[in-house]
Amino acid sequence: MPRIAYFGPQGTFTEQAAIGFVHPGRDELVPYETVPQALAAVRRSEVDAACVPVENSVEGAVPATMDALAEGEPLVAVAETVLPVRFSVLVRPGTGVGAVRTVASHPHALAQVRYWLEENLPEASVVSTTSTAAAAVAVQRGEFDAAVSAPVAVNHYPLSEFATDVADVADAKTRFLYLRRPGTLPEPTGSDRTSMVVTTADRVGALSELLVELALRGISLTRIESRPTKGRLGEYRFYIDMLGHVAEPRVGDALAALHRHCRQVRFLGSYPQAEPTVSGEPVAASNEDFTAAADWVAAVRRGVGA
Ligand SMILES: O=C(O)C(=O)Cc1ccccc1
Repeated sequence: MPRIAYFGPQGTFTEQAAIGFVHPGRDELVPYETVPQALAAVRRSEVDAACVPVENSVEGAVPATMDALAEGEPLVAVAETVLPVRFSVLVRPGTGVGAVRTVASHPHALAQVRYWLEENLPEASVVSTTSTAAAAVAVQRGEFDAAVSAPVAVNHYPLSEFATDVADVADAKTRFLYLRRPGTLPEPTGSDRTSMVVTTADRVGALSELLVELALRGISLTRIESRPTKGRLGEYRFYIDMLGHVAEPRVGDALAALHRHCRQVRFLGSYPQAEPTVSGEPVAASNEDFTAAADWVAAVRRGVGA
């Protein structure tokens, strides 16, 4: 029976995402307390795949996922999914507003309900937990008074809904990856994404070389993000998502060029896009565009523009 790790415990958003990847009745879902633990379980073949969050439309990247994918034995994404994210605030039954002195959750969840907390629980202190569901477990144990959780968490833990449909940003979304040990790649579908992590050479223009290689081949970037290598101060890795599949000539050609230019390139997978990417804006290159841009720079130099 295939075993699928997810960032748990039961009742996380990631479990919801993982359910979408598994075959009911065939696959077994196995919770792990942290993202690195879920990925380590795939690396040591304790499970066949793992589902982890990778980025959020409000809070950005999930650093634990980025670091764990850049280091250790390589893993590759074979699928992604995007889920809308709204929260329930869960308490022990009978807890009134005045009794909520501590609110716990995953840092990404707390960041997405900051204004709601200021409005509704201004006196409560905020505490980070490993996941939204870990916060629910801690509330059940009496360690904190309220948990900012995924709506499904109320089905797993004996808690009450203090508030539902909580979100500072109404249509926030989180993207999750489904990762395996390297093996057969998913077939190209015509609407794919390729992910990689790249350490550029230490020379002037290294990042622009990388971007030019993609632009010259008409490849659209959907994400570029940097994280320190944890080595020298100022040394960064770039996490790059682009449209296309490594089986396509222009994408394969671009990856080969990056392999030549960059100090290190790690392929993180080519997989079908969960949602089609809205196509970009035209290049602003009319004479009016140049004049308006020059006027703006002149205003900045005079100290009256920004
Ligand atoms: O803690 C969870 O439930 C997760 O799956 C991570 C997360 C946290 C906040 C928004 C989306 C995913």
